[in-house]
Amino acid sequence: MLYDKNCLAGKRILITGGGTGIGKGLAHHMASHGAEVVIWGRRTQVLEEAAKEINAECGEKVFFQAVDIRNAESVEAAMADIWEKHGALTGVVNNAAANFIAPTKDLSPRGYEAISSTVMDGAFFTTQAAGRRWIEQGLKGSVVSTLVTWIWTGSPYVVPSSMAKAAVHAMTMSLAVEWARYGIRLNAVAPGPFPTDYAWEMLNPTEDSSVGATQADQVPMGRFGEMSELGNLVLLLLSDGADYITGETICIDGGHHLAAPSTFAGLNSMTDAQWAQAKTAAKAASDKAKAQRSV
Ligand SMILES: CCCCCCC/C=C/C(=O)SCCNC(=O)CCNC(=O)[C@H](O)C(C)(C)COP(=O)(O)OP(=O)(O)OC[C@H]1O[C@@H](n2cnc3c(N)ncnc32)[C@H](O)[C@@H]1OP(=O)(O)O
Ligand SMILES: NC(=O)C1=CN([C@@H]2O[C@H](COP(=O)(O)OP(=O)(O)OC[C@H]3O[C@@H](n4cnc5c(N)ncnc54)[C@H](OP(=O)(O)O)[C@@H]3O)[C@@H](O)[C@H]2O)C=CC1
Repeated sequence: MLYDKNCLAGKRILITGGGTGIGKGLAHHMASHGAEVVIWGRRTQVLEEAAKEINAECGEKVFFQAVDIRNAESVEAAMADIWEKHGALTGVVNNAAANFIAPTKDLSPRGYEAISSTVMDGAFFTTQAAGRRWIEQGLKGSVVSTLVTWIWTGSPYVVPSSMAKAAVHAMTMSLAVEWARYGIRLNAVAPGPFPTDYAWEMLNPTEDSSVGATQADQVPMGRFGEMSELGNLVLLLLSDGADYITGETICIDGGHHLAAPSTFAGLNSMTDAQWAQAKTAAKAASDKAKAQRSV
């Protein structure tokens, strides 16, 4: 374990979408470092099983509520319930999301809405409901949103997700300034591929849909990210150790999004012998040109 196992003692953290995938991994990571964790999602059974599994290892640290974050009233009621039953949160992780690959020209308004409202409205309602309470009660707070590198690059075929994540990026920078004087920090992480069941069913459902976004061999580090690596980054941002960090989005992708086809990243696979060949060929061309120089 990189961090002290009690470094989050006294912290109470809400993780939306905490019943599956990355959210569940984060819930486990925070609970195993001493935090109390509340997880949200729409499926009671999934949440219950996740909480049970983590609690079996960490003690009674994880609680759950079935909440649809697209509904502002439900978010407000669930937040009030947390404050009443557990006490004030110290942190929020906006992690819940919806997504699927689709040609944009074929997306229906409801398809667009299902994705954009979950990502953008859900993060806003959750952040506002916690932030309002922190401000009223003079409490510090830390918000971390799970974005994606498409906030910088965009991505075809997942346009509503790219748009909505970019909006949450804007929220992060905007509220970092508006709420700094209350001691409320907003940061975000932008992971590369961390394969999870539901996301891969949505983003890589067939053999033909297996492209660079979901392939480990397209990551310069040659592998997917590990949950503990993402957990350590989110833990830092939620902890008092990051008290002067706000408005930042930190990429954690092994160099994936920088290795774009417009760069020479593909040369990573060239052998020394192939490099020697390339040098000989390029040098021959430049020597020929050199021989023709008159100045
Ligand atoms: C660079 C790194 C690589 C990896 C980056 C990964 C970045 C981000 C990843 C993610 O965010 S993955 C998250 C994946 N998890 C989820 O999506 C979980 C939640 N998902 C859901 O709830 C559903 O899957 C849902 C379909 C997204 C939404 O469900 P909801 O019940 O709200 O809506 P529906 O009524 O089912 O559908 C609404 C609307 O959408 C149309 N639709 C649904 N699926 C598709 C599809 N695959 N393709 C096209 N259209 C779809 C559906 O037909 C409805 O439209 P209408 O027919 O009524 O017009
Ligand atoms: N996996 C990856 O490689 C990457 C993921 N990300 C981001 O990480 C986050 C987690 O993704 P991942 O774990 O892979 O995917 P999952 O599908 O496992 O997680 C999404 C979670 O969101 C919950 N959710 C969806 N809609 C709602 C809603 N309306 N109200 C409440 N909860 C909801 C789902 O639960 P339920 O359906 O029960 O509501 C589910 O638990 C997402 O924000 C994703 O964009 C970013 C980059 C890469």
